[in-house]
Amino acid sequence: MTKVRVAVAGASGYAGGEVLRLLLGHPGVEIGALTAGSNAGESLGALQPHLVPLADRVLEPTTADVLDGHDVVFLGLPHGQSGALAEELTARNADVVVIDCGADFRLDDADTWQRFYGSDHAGTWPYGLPELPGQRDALRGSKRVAVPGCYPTISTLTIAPAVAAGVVTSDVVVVAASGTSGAGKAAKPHLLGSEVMGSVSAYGVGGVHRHTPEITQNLGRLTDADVTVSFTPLLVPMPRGILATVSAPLSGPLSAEDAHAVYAKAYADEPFVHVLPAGQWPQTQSVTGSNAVHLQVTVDEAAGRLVAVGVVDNLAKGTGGAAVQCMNLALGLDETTGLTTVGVAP
Ligand SMILES: NC(=O)C1=CN([C@@H]2O[C@H](COP(=O)(O)OP(=O)(O)OC[C@H]3O[C@@H](n4cnc5c(N)ncnc54)[C@H](OP(=O)(O)O)[C@@H]3O)[C@@H](O)[C@H]2O)C=CC1
Ligand SMILES: CC(=O)N[C@@H](CCC(=O)OP(=O)(O)O)C(=O)O
Repeated sequence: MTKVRVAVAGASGYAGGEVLRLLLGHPGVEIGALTAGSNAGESLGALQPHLVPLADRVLEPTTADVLDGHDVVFLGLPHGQSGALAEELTARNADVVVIDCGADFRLDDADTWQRFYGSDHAGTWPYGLPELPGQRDALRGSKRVAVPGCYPTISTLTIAPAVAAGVVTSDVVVVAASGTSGAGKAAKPHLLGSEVMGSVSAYGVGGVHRHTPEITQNLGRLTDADVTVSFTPLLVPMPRGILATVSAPLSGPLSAEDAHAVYAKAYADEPFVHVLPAGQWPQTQSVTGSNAVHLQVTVDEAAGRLVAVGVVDNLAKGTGGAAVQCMNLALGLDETTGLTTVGVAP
C-alpha cells in the first residue's frame, strides 16, 4: 500500500492524541507534521507519553506553512480555529483532505451556529457519520469532513432507526453521561479532580448545550416531521465514554421485540454498530478504546415510549476513530482499516 502523508494539528490535545494513537496502528499512513498552540516547541512524549513511537517528535506551531505538503490534515483545534486554516491549506493545495474534529463545519444553518457558538459561521462540510442514510456516499472521496460531536454521534445513532422507521414521534429526549475527557485537556475549574471525583453533575441544561442543534439536524434528515430534542448532558467521574439514554413517544403500538428488530435491521451491515442481544444493556467499558457503538432498545408500555441506550468511547468513535474512519472513506480505503471493535474491559 502506498502510504499517505498525514499531519495532525492539535497533537498535544485529547482529540489529536487519539487520532495519533489510531494512526500508529494504521498500515496506510506515514505521520508527518505535529502541531500545537502554547505547547509548540515541546516534545510530544512530554505531553502524550502513551504515544511512545512518536515521543521524540517536537511539536511545531499551527500554521499553514507547517501543515502544507501533506495528503491529509487532521484538525483537533478549539472551535472557531479551523475555518481560516482550512481555507489557507486548500488555497495551497486543492487536493488536500482536511478532517476537522471541531464543530466549525457541522451545522447547516448560519444563524443557529451564531446563536450557539457566538462567532461567524465558517460553512458546512460533509458530516462524518457514515452510518446515517446516504452519508457514506457523501464521504467517499470527499476532500472535507466535519467530524461529529461526541454526544451527537451517540445520541443520533441511538434513536435514528426509530425515527427513520416512523415508530416514534419526533419529540426526542436525550440524557447522556460523559467522561471528563470530553471537555478537552485544558484546565477548567469544574474539571478539578476534587470537583469531579465521587460526583455526577448536570450541565448545559434546558436546551442551551451546543450539541442540541447538531442532534436535531441529524434526526431532521431522517423524517419529514418537525423534530424537537431535549438534551441534558451529565459529567461523570471516568476518563472516557458516554452512555446516552434516548426516548421518544411511540407513534403506534409496538412491542419490544419489534423495536429490537427495527434496530437489528437498520444496523445489520454496519461494521461498528452492534445491537446487543435482547435484554443485555450497554456499558461504556465494552467500547473503551474501540470504534464500536453498542445499542439496546425496548418499549416502556406504561409510558408509551420507546427507550434506547447507547454507548461510545467519546475519544474513539466519538472523535478520533470517526476521523480515521472518514479518512479511510475519503481515500477510498477499506472503511475499517486501523480500527477495532474490541474494547478494553474491565
Ligand atoms: N474531547 C472530545 O471528546 C472531543 C473533542 N472534539 C473536538 O476536538 C477539538 C479538540 O478538542 P480536545 O482535543 O478535546 O481539546 P484539548 O484542549 O485537549 O486540545 C486542544 C488542542 O488545540 C491546541 N490549541 C489550543 N489553542 C490553540 C491555538 N490558538 N492555536 C493552535 N493550537 C491551539 C492545543 O495546543 P496546546 O496544548 O499547545 O494548548 C491542543 O493541541 C475541539 O474542537 C473539540 O470540540 C470533538 C469530539 C469529541
Ligand atoms: C464532558 C464535556 O464537557 N463534553 C463536551 C463535548 C465534547 C465534544 O464532543 O465536543 P465538540 O462539539 O466540542 O467537538 C461538552 O459538553 O462541551
